[in-house]
Amino acid sequence: MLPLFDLKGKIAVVVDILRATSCMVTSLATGVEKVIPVSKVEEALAYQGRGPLIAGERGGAKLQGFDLGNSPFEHMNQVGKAIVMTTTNGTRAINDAAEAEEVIIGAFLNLSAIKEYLISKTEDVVVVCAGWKNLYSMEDTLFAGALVDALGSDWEMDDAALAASTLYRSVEGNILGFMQQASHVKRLSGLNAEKDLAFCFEHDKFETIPILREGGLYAHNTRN
Ligand SMILES: O=C(O)[C@H](CS(=O)(=O)O)OP(=O)(O)O
Repeated sequence: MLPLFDLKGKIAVVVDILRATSCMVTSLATGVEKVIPVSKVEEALAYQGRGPLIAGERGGAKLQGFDLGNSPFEHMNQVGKAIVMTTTNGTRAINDAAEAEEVIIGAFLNLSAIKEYLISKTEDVVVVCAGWKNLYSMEDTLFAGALVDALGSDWEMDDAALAASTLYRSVEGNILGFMQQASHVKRLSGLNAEKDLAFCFEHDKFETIPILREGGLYAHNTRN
């Protein structure tokens, strides 16, 4: 759907809760200097041996020869490093959104920081849910609903925003329990990702907002 939608002049909040954007928020909040999101494995491999760490997954598993996979714990405290990252859905969604006035990266981990940032702006906002292989994903929709809820009733919502907010409100007391039925959680089972799941649904652990500038994501801290 995104290719039909005009993002020019808008702020795109790209979200891939499991797990790409949760990794990016974590890495930039804990000392990484920049994250370069690339869509293809070959693009990431082109950086091998040139300084940055290369990170990513296909089918949820770390790629052969890569330094890091797609667990936020691997991306934590890589102080001063640059990370080139490719994932099935998240990094592609970021690059697909590049024509927006501004691209920022959302996760439950920085939800309130994203809210504060958007309140300080005048542009229309599009939450770009990375989904899974162009299909709907529950966790990204829940983030969209949580953000819509946090922004409050002064904002004009489209049907998707209204539906996301209604879903979020119906499960907000038991998101992890609800997510046990979701396809991404089933896909990740067997990959030792239980710890990642719990972490990716923690709210407001960080105040860092990754912002896309000239092909790289850099940390913007809301209190700076
Ligand atoms: O590693 C992840 O959680 C997923 C893997 S898959 O798309 O479910 O195979 O990648 P992401 O691009 O972070 O959604």
